[in-house]
Amino acid sequence: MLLRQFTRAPNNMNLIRRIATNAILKNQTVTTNIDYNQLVLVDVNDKNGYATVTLNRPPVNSFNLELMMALSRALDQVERNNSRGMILTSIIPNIFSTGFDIRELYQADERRLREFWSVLQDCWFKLYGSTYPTAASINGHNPAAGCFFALCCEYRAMVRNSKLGISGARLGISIPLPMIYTMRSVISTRQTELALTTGTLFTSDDALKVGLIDDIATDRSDAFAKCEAFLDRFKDIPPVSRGYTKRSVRQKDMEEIAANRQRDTDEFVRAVLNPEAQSSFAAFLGK
Ligand SMILES: CCCCCC/C=C\CC(=O)SCCNC(=O)CCNC(=O)[C@H](O)C(C)(C)COP(=O)(O)OP(=O)(O)OC[C@H]1O[C@@H](n2cnc3c(N)ncnc32)[C@H](O)[C@@H]1OP(=O)(O)O
Repeated sequence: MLLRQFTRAPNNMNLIRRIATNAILKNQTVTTNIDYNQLVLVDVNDKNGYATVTLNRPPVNSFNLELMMALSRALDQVERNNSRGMILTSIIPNIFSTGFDIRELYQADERRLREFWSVLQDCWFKLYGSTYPTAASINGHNPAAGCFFALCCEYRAMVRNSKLGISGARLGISIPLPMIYTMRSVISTRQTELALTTGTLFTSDDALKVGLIDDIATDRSDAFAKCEAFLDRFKDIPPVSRGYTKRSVRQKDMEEIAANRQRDTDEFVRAVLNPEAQSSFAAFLGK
């Protein structure tokens, strides 16, 4: 299972590369844009080879099954394209993501819920386990699941006056293992436990202090520029050995989840259908 996540498509001269190559031949610089139902946009900067993956589900980029699937497909696209790096961001001014769409969780259909979590696991394997360098340009508030995806990246720049954290505890939600492992890969076990059991939403200053983010940006373009500067640090590093090392650092977490996917899904379904969590969802939705 794990191996399949890391296997590249045999013929990866896909559309983006063909367009980019044609443009290089014509001595042009282009940014190609492939959209998947418009929910996630993938742009490739032909100059530096970095892909930008942009969440595009206004008003707040809440993750429903469709957005999760679009993200999964976008990550496939980045992998097939052999991108030199990837920046994850959002199209919405001042909001990176609100996290899960509560409407996806409230009185949820169990089959759809299982699929939702399975696609989230896929996204995690693809992003956390990616060999190319990754950065999150956090252009605004980022509570909950959006924070999780940003933490899967190797670097985070966040605009000032935003909040970030995994706040599930506030909704009576126990936090699943992929989220725990991911946060623990960024900050200490002690700080992870404290952050997750209190559902802390960190200000940009506090997030920087604890190490959840790497830089504070003045605005979205500054955050993006900081991400590009981070990716530039690998310009002269041979990508194969770099990717192998990154994967080795993260391998244990991924093996653990790969071996327990079913149990992880069962736990998620149990957590969502728990009456305490359902009451929080109902209250959130004003039911
Ligand atoms: C069950 C097991 C799971 C374990 C994993 C635990 C970890 C993560 C789970 C989650 O991701 S749960 C989601 C938790 N998210 C939040 O609690 C964030 C709540 N939202 C906000 O704080 C704010 O909306 C915002 C993101 C700071 C944006 O604020 P702003 O003032 O700009 O916009 P709003 O007016 O609040 O929202 C606009 C519009 O969107 C609706 N909405 C916001 N968030 C959600 C959501 N998560 N799901 C569904 N809908 C959402 C909000 O109600 C507004 O709707 P209208 O009133 O305009 O109809």
